[in-house]
Amino acid sequence: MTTPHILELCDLSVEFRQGRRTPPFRAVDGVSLTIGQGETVGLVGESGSGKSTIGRVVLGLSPVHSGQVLFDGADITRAGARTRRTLSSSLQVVFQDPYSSLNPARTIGQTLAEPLLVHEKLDRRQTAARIAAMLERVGMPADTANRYPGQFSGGQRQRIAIARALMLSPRLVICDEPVSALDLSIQAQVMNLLADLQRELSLSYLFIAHDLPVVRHLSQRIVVLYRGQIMESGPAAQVYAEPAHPYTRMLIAAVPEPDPAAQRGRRTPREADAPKPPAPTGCAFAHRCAHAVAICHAARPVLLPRAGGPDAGAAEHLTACHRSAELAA
Ligand SMILES: Nc1ncnc2c1ncn2[C@@H]1O[C@H](COP(=O)(O)OP(=O)(O)OP(=O)(O)O)[C@@H](O)[C@H]1O
Repeated sequence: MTTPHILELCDLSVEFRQGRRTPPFRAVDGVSLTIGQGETVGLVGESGSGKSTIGRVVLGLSPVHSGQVLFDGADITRAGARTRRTLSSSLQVVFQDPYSSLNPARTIGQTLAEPLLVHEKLDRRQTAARIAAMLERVGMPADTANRYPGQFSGGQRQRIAIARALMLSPRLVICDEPVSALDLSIQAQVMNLLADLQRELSLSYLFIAHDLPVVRHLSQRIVVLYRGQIMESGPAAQVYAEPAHPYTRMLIAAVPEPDPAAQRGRRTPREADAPKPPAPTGCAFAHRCAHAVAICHAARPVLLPRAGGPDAGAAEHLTACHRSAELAA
């Protein structure tokens, strides 16, 4: 069965135990999102907002408390090891740290051959040809296969990690902060590579990042997460140009400036500096929000089409803010 969505998360919640006497910690709280074929969805939020946990749930690395995960229409919420093995050819990941994600004791050729050995019956010549073609595709020289990870820079290792993720022609790649550990100039090259590969191979990406501008150009849609809840979601250009939620505005304002003096002036409080968590009944962001009024502390806002602004009522631009109409005015 084919569906328009390669991935669908329905009211997903993830909880972690904190000991016998303390109630479990809800890291992901009622998240619903979809990714279409060939689409990139950018998932942004500060450290601890639950982005990686969502990625880990999709990969089967974190257990689900409630809700559903559908991959190409099939329920994989509690898929067993066998289904996961089969899924691994269509669902892959690129992690943040290209230093720890490649085995230093294996040549790049051995690392890239691994998924082929598990999933495809190829002879040595065919395997070598597939590896050479993939290395070329990610912009690495042909002799890369005979060398070890330690012989490459961070950016080159991330290209190799991308090659490994693509060896089996996946349909969805979870990109978990794939450029955050790289220098700014290298970040742009790796982002361009990911964009080129997406076009060539009709890949879908769930692109996880702290900074909204990092995901803005690559993503068709952006989902903004705070304390495990979606604060805003919508077309990337609209969310960036007309952010509806005070938290999204704060994220955009917090983007580092190249000029250190200007940056000092712009820096917003970090989550760690924020007052204690809000009452569970209210908006998760109310305790940090300059616009919060009584209702924000009393009732959790529902994710709805934004009520004001140039794209008011647009079904695809949603925000969970009691004051969205007033703030847009
Ligand atoms: N295995 C675990 N056990 C307990 N708590 C966890 C576990 N994994 C994640 N958490 C907690 O869940 C919350 C969300 O973590 P997560 O790593 O998903 O956030 P994130 O938005 O990806 O942050 P970062 O950008 O720093 O990776 C954090 O408070 C984290 O401490």
